[in-house]
Amino acid sequence: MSAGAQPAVPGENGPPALPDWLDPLPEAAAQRALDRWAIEQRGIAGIELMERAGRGLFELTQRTIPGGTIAVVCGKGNNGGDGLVVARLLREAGREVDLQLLPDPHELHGDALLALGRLCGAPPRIFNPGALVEVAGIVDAILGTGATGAPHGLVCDAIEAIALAAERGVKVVACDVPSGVDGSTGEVAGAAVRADATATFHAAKPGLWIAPGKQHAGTVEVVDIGIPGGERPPETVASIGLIGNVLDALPRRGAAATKFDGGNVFVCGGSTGLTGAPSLASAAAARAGAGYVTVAVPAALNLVFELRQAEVMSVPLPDADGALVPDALAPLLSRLERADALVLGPGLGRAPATGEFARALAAQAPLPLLLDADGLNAHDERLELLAERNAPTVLTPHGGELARLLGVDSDAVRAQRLALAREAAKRSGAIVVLKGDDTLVVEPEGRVAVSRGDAPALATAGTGDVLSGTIGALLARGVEPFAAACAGVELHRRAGRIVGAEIGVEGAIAGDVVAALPTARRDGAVG
Ligand SMILES: NC(=O)C1=CN([C@@H]2O[C@H](COP(=O)(O)OP(=O)(O)OC[C@H]3O[C@@H](n4cnc5c(N)ncnc54)[C@H](O)[C@@H]3O)[C@@H](O)[C@H]2O)[C@@H](O)CC1
Ligand SMILES: [K+]
Repeated sequence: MSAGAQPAVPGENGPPALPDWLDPLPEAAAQRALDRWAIEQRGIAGIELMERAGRGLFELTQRTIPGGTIAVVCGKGNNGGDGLVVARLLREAGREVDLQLLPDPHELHGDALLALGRLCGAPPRIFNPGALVEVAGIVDAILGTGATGAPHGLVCDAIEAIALAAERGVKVVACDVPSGVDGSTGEVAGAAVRADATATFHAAKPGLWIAPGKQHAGTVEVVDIGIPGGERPPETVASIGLIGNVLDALPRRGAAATKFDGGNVFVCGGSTGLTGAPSLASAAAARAGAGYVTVAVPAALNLVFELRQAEVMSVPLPDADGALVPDALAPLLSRLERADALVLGPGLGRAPATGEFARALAAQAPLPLLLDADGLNAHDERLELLAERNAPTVLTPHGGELARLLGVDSDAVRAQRLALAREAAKRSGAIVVLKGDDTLVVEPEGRVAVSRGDAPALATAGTGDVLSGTIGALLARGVEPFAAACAGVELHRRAGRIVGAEIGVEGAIAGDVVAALPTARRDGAVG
């Protein structure tokens, strides 16, 4: 994270300030306000910021494209200004530069115009797409955080030409964000550059960590452009952050701890053919540190659970054909009086009566609730029901489940992950954990956490159940729900990375991830 990314003053009307275990990812408006504040209140000249940005971009370009001609393609805003700085620095370092400017030079203004004036060597030429396939590499300085909507006109043509060159093996380094990627959301509305590496200024932008933008960014390097820390005005405060050392913020078991301190988790689910899901969730809850774990399951299947896990208790409940029914509600609610958190949904099944049971339980359970799998499906297009709950709620959908909850196409979720997770959080009043390599944890009040991902061992059946149990255990431990969701995501990710490193990514199974949770918890640090 950049040196400048210290905590700032919380927004008075906006979401609460980010905790220190989230590294701020400023949205475009916050970054603009921060630049303006540094210039106007801290007396740092805009061209100075641009020079430092250009210097960082230059260093990354030298490393990514070590030889051959480099085309630098510049737009008309300050992103193009950074490109003009890098063109000069590359020439000063003896590199061959084909500088292409999309606007007419007289359209440049402000710092970009100053950067043009400092240029050395041949003046920029107009856009020449044919040349882009002949160079060793390209610096994309067309659009940055000032972009709005799908690229149009010559800008779109240039982005398409860069994309074509990249397909043919030309290396691409993006300035701040790959052009065509919305830096604030990761959305890609039209043509977009696919970079090998991105130099981003002051702090990474959310769109470099959120899909599909994440797939366009390549290696992300944060360049410190010298924006000072300390107290800053509310409009500069980021509401999105990258999950950092959240595990350090979790309570640890003291020497005198008893099982009653660890929290009591109930996992409700299971149906004929689907007993593995609640088993994995309950095992994960125990491995994530819960003091007590109980599964509440169809009576017909109870013996499976009695035999399977020595550490987990079971409560047999009324069922029909091996699936829970509304008659299970009253006995379960009475047992929940001693529970600290409920995980509802793993393996529950989709029988209509089971859905009815799940909705009634979610509505009436007076304790922190994590809803997953068929517990979510029971709320398809009925998210508003959850807003009536008076205890914290966490939802853990994957993209398809979120699409069904909202009644939209799953392509829409793929294209607008942040916007639709926010929509679901707003409608349900719940914390929404939208799973993926870029898992998003979205709070109805507006804070968003993004996972670093990169744990491909998790891409196998049952790991979602493991996440549910993990977050359930942290909720039961009394961890504040947004922190519990973020810490659960991070613990799960780290366990997945441990499994990938120790057993191998290919062929790792959900049970391996469960087994790695204590080590992930013990070792803590981000990696
Ligand atoms: N002083 C500052 O504010 C600093 C800004 N920096 C750079 O400046 C960038 C932001 O600069 P700007 O705010 O000037 O904006 P940009 O340079 O990102 O782009 C804005 C220009 O692109 C055009 N445009 C926007 N959306 C378009 C679309 N969909 N299709 C075609 N054209 C479109 C606009 O008309 C505008 O002229 C950052 O990303 C960063 O690279 C850095 O130099 C650091 C300091
Ligand atoms: K760019």
